Amino acid sequence: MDIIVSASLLACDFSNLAFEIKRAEDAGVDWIHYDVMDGMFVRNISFGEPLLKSVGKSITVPVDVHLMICDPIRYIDNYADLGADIITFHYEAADDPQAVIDKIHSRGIKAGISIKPATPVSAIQPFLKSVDMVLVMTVNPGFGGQKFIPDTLEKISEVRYLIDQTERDIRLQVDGGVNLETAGLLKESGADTLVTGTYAFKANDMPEAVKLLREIV
Ligand SMILES: O=C(CO)[C@@H](O)[C@H](O)COP(=O)(O)O
Repeated sequence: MDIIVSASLLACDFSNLAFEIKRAEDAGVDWIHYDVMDGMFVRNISFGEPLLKSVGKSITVPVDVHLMICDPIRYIDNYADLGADIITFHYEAADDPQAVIDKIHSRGIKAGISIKPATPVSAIQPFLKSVDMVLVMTVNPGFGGQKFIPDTLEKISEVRYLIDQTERDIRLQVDGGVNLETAGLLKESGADTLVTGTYAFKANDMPEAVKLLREIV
């Protein structure tokens, strides 16, 4: 599978969002990663629907929505209406993960399921028959700019193995602390979709940073 680089807006300059989106797209990212945090599932509150409604118009690449919120099923229609191309929710936040996947698919959108670093891979195994992406968090969700947790590499390899067993087209996304030091290891462990926030947006030369990230994987 081709490598996808998804730029997390959490690390960009919020005072000039449309410009930041264009900057990321011009730098060659494949997707824009939109991190929704509710202050409940994670401690932080980021942004939600009104912001996507206004900046969504500026996004020309696929929109990769990452819901770090409780009871995600309540918000699927809203993000579908706002043009999300893929919606990822947390296994830990859903009473009935299969119902969330089905709801996302009912809107003609790709569905991702995510696990925190402490959640065993076995938890998501039953959903591999229907999801389009698995997101293994490589930091504890809630904040950008954290240090990558090396123990998650084993988890990524486990997910890779299970995905390969299904023979389905499922992307393996990783998110948190992705940079030139970690990207090679992540790819070796089986990741094919890299979310990058701090590394890309805070780089002096974003196109060069994205290029180097691709080269290393
Ligand atoms: O979902 C999250 C954090 O919860 C991420 O998307 C981070 O925002 C990635 O940021 P960096 O670690 O690349 O700064």
